[in-house]
Amino acid sequence: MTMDLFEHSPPEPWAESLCEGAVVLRRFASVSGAELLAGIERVTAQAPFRQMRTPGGHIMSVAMTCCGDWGWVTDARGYRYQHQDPVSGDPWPAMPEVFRTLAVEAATKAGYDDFEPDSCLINRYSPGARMGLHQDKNEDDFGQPIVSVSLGAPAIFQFGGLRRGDRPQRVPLEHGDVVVWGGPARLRYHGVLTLKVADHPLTGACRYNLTFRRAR
Ligand SMILES: O=C(O)CCC(=O)C(=O)O
Ligand SMILES: [Fe+2]
Repeated sequence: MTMDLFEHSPPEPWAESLCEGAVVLRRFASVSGAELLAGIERVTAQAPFRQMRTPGGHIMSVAMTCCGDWGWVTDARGYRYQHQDPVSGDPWPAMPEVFRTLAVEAATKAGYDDFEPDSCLINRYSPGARMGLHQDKNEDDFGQPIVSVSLGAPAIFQFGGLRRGDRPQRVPLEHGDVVVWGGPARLRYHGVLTLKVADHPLTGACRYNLTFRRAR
């Protein structure tokens, strides 16, 4: 009986420090994974995934959409946050309550007590998609952390330093893992290596990532 219980209950989350200010909360979102994926379905019914263009003219391999008061967009004019989805002209869908709760709880667990996200970028990686090393720096207040939730297929997250040239750590991320970085780590470079083919019971070959920010 006891063994059976262990095999079927989700693992207790555990924390792994990446550096001062940054931590991986392993499996922190496992329990709410299915609900978060249902939230993604609701958001994308209103604001479908799209592949955006960088100011340099490249089409991003990651498909994106947003919810909350502010959505992150990129096009020929540059990177920015805006109230409206440029595809529909409508405001971005509201942030599902399950998203907000999870993000605030993760931030608190990581030592950031006053996180109030007003933006959630939703990334969808298909096999072959990747995200190059970058800083999240379009936000007004770097005193607020970033909370980044992984769902579905596994990926290798790169967590670098404050300079582009600093060699990044390779951090394997699985369904339910949450990375939080803020304080002295807030402007660290990070990215995601090319997604391998996988077959996750909830998402098939795809990986979803929810990145919560305080934009304004
Ligand atoms: O997919 C990830 O884990 C990271 C996403 C990210 O860095 C971003 O959206 O800015
Ligand atoms: Fe980022």
